[in-house]
Amino acid sequence: MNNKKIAIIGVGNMGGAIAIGLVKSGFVPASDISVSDRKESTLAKLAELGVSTFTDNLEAAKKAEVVIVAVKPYHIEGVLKEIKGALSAEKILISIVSGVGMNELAEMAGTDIPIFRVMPNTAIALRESLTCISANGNTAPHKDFVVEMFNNMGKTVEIPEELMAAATVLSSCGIAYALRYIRAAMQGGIEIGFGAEMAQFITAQTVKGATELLLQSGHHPEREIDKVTTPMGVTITGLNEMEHKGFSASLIQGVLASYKKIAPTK
Ligand SMILES: NC(=O)C1=CN([C@@H]2O[C@H](COP(=O)(O)OP(=O)(O)OC[C@H]3O[C@@H](n4cnc5c(N)ncnc54)[C@H](O)[C@@H]3O)[C@@H](O)[C@H]2O)C=CC1
Ligand SMILES: O=C(O)[C@@H]1CCC=N1
Repeated sequence: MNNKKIAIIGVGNMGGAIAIGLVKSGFVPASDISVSDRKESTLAKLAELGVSTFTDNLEAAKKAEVVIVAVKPYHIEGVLKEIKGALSAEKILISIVSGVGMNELAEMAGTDIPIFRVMPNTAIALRESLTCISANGNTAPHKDFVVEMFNNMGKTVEIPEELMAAATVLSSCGIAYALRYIRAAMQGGIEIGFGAEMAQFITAQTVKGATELLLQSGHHPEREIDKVTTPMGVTITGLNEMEHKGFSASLIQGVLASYKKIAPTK
């Protein structure tokens, strides 16, 4: 176990998922985690994990050597102003806020503060996140710690900050895109005879199997698809119909539309 104390400021969907993932991982004891939020009802749910809860962000940040900010982009400026007094060159600031760059964060928090931008997805609650990490110039002594912390909650990839917007789309939004595929396949499954619950189980486990085929082999998806598509068979008929209706094109365009929304304008 590590001996650094961790604070999470803003524990909604993402901050809450990190708190749950951290506690499950045992990376730090729950008693070394402080969480703050302006909503008491949100804090009450997380208190059941054994973490300390605060409505005062500064108090929570003061308790920790590692401060994770997980508020909406339009709240980050106010929150950093509040907790600035608890930050220092010896502490670590981690922002999971999408679309707020390292320079802006340094301007708000202080240029001497070690800052990491980290982009997880909601599967972090189950310790199955894909988390992208980038760091500013002050972070060298802390990098191993931060990478290890997020490796305890899934897999990590270190990326240059320029790729953070793309990482947000592919990993963080990606969870929602994948779930939408599952929902659509389920709806088809119901039309051909399954109840919703069975259709969901069959589809979700099938997607899990598909991802494992790629993760364990490193194969390109088409190599695994070739093993399924019997000549003149059922699969290729369905796949070609999906493509006629724009399946791949709509996914690519969706990824690009999300990216356009978040990418810094050049
Ligand atoms: N939801 C997701 O899948 C992902 C979200 N993110 C980023 O994480 C951040 C948070 O997103 P969500 O968790 O989805 O939003 P959310 O709205 O679920 O959570 C934000 C939390 O911050 C609290 N809050 C607002 N103002 C506050 C303040 N002044 N002090 C303390 N707490 C305050 C809210 O009560 C809420 O519980 C955003 O910047 C988002 O871009 C990043 C990756 C994935
Ligand atoms: O949809 C959003 O803007 C945020 C960023 C990534 C996931 N949720």
